[in-house]
Amino acid sequence: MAEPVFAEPLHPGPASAISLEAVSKTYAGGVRALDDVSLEVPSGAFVAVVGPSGSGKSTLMHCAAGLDVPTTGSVRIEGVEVSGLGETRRTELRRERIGFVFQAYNLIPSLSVADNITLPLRLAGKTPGPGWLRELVSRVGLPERLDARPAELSGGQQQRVAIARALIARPAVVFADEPTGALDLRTARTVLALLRSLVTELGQTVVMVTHDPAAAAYADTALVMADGRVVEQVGSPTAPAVANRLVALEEG
Ligand SMILES: Nc1ncnc2c1ncn2[C@@H]1O[C@H](COP(=O)(O)OP(=O)(O)OP(=O)(O)O)[C@@H](O)[C@H]1O
Repeated sequence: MAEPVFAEPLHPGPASAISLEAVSKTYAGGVRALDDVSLEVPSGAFVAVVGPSGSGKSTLMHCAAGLDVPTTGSVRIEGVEVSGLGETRRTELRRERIGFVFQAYNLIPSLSVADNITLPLRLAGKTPGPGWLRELVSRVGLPERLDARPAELSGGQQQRVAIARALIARPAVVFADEPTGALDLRTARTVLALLRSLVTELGQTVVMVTHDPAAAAYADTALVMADGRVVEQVGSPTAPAVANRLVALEEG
């Protein structure tokens, strides 16, 4: 079994937010997308997952977030073994404990900003505390736009709504899949700085899949993937350090 990788937390918590032990995933057709991956994401850490196309980043995220189950091995979200859960309970756990941010924002066009942000809670039959909603919209810089529809916002503003929506249920982990992939450079930086501040100031755990070394530099740790394995862990990553690793992998 591969040695587990421990991503360093900025604010060490009492337990791992996410824990993978000897996780492998083989898709129908025989592609081994994850090959014996063991890692811990401590509570309060900001972890970037980088690697060449096809190295297994999305598969790792899907398994770690309970969107999919591994073929073998164990995935725990806050200590709860995901593989042992039925589909319904796994969906509930995901809804309650995981937030998602996607490249395409995935907001509902017919709903206001406020209703988009609170949707995950309402789906779970809960209402947000008014203080928390206020704090979130102020943190993402949109307190004046609560009644707007997504189409009335810029791409960066829509992504900030999506980040507020990901946080509304106070999840154990926010998974961000190429969150700046559709944004220009300057807007991307504001979104990454926002994610960074949520980790630093709120202790939010964030796992971000990215192909962009400059984005990975906002994280505490970059996990470098190749051929379904985590082949390296870069602490306090810089863009050149991550870019060099990726170039070396593509050449090697
Ligand atoms: N649903 C699927 N069925 C079969 N093979 C799959 C499936 N999803 C992914 N794969 C394969 O698994 C491997 C890992 O894919 P994955 O999408 O996890 O990589 P990635 O690093 O996220 O790639 P990219 O950066 O291009 O998004 C690839 O060989 C891919 O073709």
